[in-house]
Amino acid sequence: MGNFRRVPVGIVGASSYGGVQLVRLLMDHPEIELVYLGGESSIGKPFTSLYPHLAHAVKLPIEEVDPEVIARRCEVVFLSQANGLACQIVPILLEKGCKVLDLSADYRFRDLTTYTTWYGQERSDRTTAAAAVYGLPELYRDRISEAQLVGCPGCYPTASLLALSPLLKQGLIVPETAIVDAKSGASGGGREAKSYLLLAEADNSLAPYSVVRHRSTPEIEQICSDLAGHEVTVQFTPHLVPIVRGTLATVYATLRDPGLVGDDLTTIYTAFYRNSPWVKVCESGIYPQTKWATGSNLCYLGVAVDPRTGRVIVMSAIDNLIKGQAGQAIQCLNIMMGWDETLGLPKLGFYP
Ligand SMILES: NC(=O)C1=CN([C@@H]2O[C@H](COP(=O)(O)OP(=O)(O)OC[C@H]3O[C@@H](n4cnc5c(N)ncnc54)[C@H](OP(=O)(O)O)[C@@H]3O)[C@@H](O)[C@H]2O)C=CC1
Ligand SMILES: CC(=O)N[C@@H](CCC(=O)OP(=O)(O)O)C(=O)O
Repeated sequence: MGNFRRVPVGIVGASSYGGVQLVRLLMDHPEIELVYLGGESSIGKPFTSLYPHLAHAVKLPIEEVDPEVIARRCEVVFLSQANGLACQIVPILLEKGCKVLDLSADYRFRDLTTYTTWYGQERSDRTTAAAAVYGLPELYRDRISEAQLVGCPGCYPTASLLALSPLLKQGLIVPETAIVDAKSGASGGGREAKSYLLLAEADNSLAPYSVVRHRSTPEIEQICSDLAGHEVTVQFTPHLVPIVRGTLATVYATLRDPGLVGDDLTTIYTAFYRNSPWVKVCESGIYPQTKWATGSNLCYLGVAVDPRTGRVIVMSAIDNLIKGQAGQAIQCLNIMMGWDETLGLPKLGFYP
């Protein structure tokens, strides 16, 4: 008992929605101690000057981001910053022996040409990117367990890929027919000021955006191509809905075997996710809503088949800030450290 030591953990980008979500969840994690919070625009201020509701629980200030100093104090570092920043410090953190979980898009792509095409930034850290593991535990649990660097998925790819994986991995659909129609709450856009997220813009409306050019598209396609065994294109359209948290992806695809019915698919999904504690497959005829998942690390999946069209329809609901971001990163850390995958993560949503 006297030898028990918590693992020292730091968060870069602590001011972000991802950062505060990590703080909130890690405060209750039995194996870790939060020792460092880093940022850019609030250096020297108490973290709780940004989030006063946590003043009774978090005493750390926001500190400068110096990877040498962070590595001396932390064994594990979460990065939750705008895209294009992680790659400036990750090579140093890795060289100093830290385990790193990046919530941005910097380490999600094996092929940095794709990253540069969609994110517009040239990169020189090809070797580091090639060593990163994509942080979707339901598909890559074994690789994550041995990784030093995990590139955590975005919220749309998380919801979409959990819906599509059983179909692609078992060759049940024509991959090129996959369509993802997705909706997200405003917190998906982060805490930084953006005019499309103003109440007057987003309230009372349901708005498609980034049509045929959303950055989640190549991320979804990369993993779908892996699962299908050849290059796959996916039609992806996101929508902003006037809620704060939650992502719902509704996926459509043509079945290879038109004789399959909803019950068959539900059985297949239940078997596929039988060892995945954070994925809950609904009974046949039950379809998930975002509020079931909000506040938890769960992904709820509902599956149907339309015999008239021969299409399968899969509905996938997550909390974008938890299973779609901070919670999934902690799930990955649990796996990297050999801890129970569910440690420190919320098992039930806020509803009702
Ligand atoms: N929101 C979501 O649902 C999801 C977000 N993600 C990804 O996670 C990451 C964080 O997202 P989110 O929580 O929404 O972010 P926020 O918009 O809430 O916060 C952005 C963060 O980036 C930092 N930052 C911005 N510009 C700079 C800069 N020039 N130099 C240093 N730091 C900078 C800010 O630091 P400071 O305030 O100290 O200046 C802040 O901590 C992003 O990469 C996002 O794509 C992934 C999945 C879901
Ligand atoms: C409403 C809104 O703006 N949503 C964000 C969701 C992004 C996200 O969750 O993460 P990544 O960008 O890291 O993939 C968007 O569409 O960009």
